[in-house]
Amino acid sequence: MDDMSTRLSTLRSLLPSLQSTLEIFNASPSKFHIVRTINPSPTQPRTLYILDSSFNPPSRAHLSLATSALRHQKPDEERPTRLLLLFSTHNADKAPSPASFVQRIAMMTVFAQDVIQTLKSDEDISKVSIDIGLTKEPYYTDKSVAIASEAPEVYASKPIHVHLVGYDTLIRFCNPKYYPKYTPPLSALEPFFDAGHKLRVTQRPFDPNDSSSKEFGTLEDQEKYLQHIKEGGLEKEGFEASWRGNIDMVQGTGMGISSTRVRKAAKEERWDEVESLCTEGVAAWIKDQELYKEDASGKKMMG
Ligand SMILES: Nc1ncnc2c1ncn2[C@@H]1O[C@H](COP(=O)(O)OP(=O)(O)OP(=O)(O)O)[C@@H](O)[C@H]1O
Ligand SMILES: NC(=O)c1ccc[n+]([C@@H]2O[C@H](COP(=O)(O)O)[C@@H](O)[C@H]2O)c1
Repeated sequence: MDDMSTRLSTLRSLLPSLQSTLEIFNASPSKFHIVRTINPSPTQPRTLYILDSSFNPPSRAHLSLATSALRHQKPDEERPTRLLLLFSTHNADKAPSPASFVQRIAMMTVFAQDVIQTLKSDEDISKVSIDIGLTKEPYYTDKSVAIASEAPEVYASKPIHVHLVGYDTLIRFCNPKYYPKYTPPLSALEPFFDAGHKLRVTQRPFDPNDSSSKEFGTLEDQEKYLQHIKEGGLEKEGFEASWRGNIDMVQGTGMGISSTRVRKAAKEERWDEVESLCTEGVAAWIKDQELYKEDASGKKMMG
């Protein structure tokens, strides 16, 4: 059996245990749980990079969010570092589609292996541990609280959290509509920023061939929006000047890459395109499991 066949069959055999882990987590009061770790190491991190893994499926753009943070960390983000792929069973905007949850965790597992494979040429960084975690919290602020306050403690070193997000997610993070219980609404972000946690925002380039990318505006618009926030544009809503340094914006490489495009290509069995948009293992897993055969929206993805 070749290496990819072995990876796929190992993952297939893991599905029942992933399913029962999910069920136990859902039935428990716990808000954060690590399912498994790729490249495990007992070293406690000082910086924890967190990639929200609601992705359906993970793409090469998500790969770039993770590898760019690990390779080009900001000077205030100290080593050792660790990566957490975090799947939330509750989304801020979308109704849950439970049948697909186990497949989402499976894709995180195969994606984590692909991340390590991609980092192989950087001897130090490729040893990074990648945790695959679950949370019930839809909001970034609450995800960080859940990670820091889970008992028994998961990261005893109390690392700084750096959430790796795309530009569209920065807008939603700063949208007062998500924080109606707070006055002013963005005071909800205070515990997050006061703990020193950060956002690393990757720009989403506009691709004329991909109409879904239009909504993000030009790269200049994206820089201007961040500048606007940093210059007090959301002060009335409660965004404080002292949080300015906790948001970094970096250039993206994922021109025209989106999970929507992957699902559509998979449904239409355009496997070359799936392979160009996804990492090797993820593309093979989508094909192996016929994940988007029924419905490119991902809603009826097989469990
Ligand atoms: N091409 C990209 N460039 C920069 N960031 C991206 C890109 N694709 C996804 N992201 C970011 O990755 C995170 C999770 O992505 P998400 O699952 O929403 O991906 P998506 O491709 O936009 O999904 P969908 O097409 O299903 O709406 C978000 O913060 C998103 O902004
Ligand atoms: N204000 C917030 O913290 C906020 C707002 C919108 C979405 N989210 C989260 O962002 C992640 C990605 O969301 P989408 O899958 O809708 O792109 C999800 O975990 C979602 O719950 C967080």
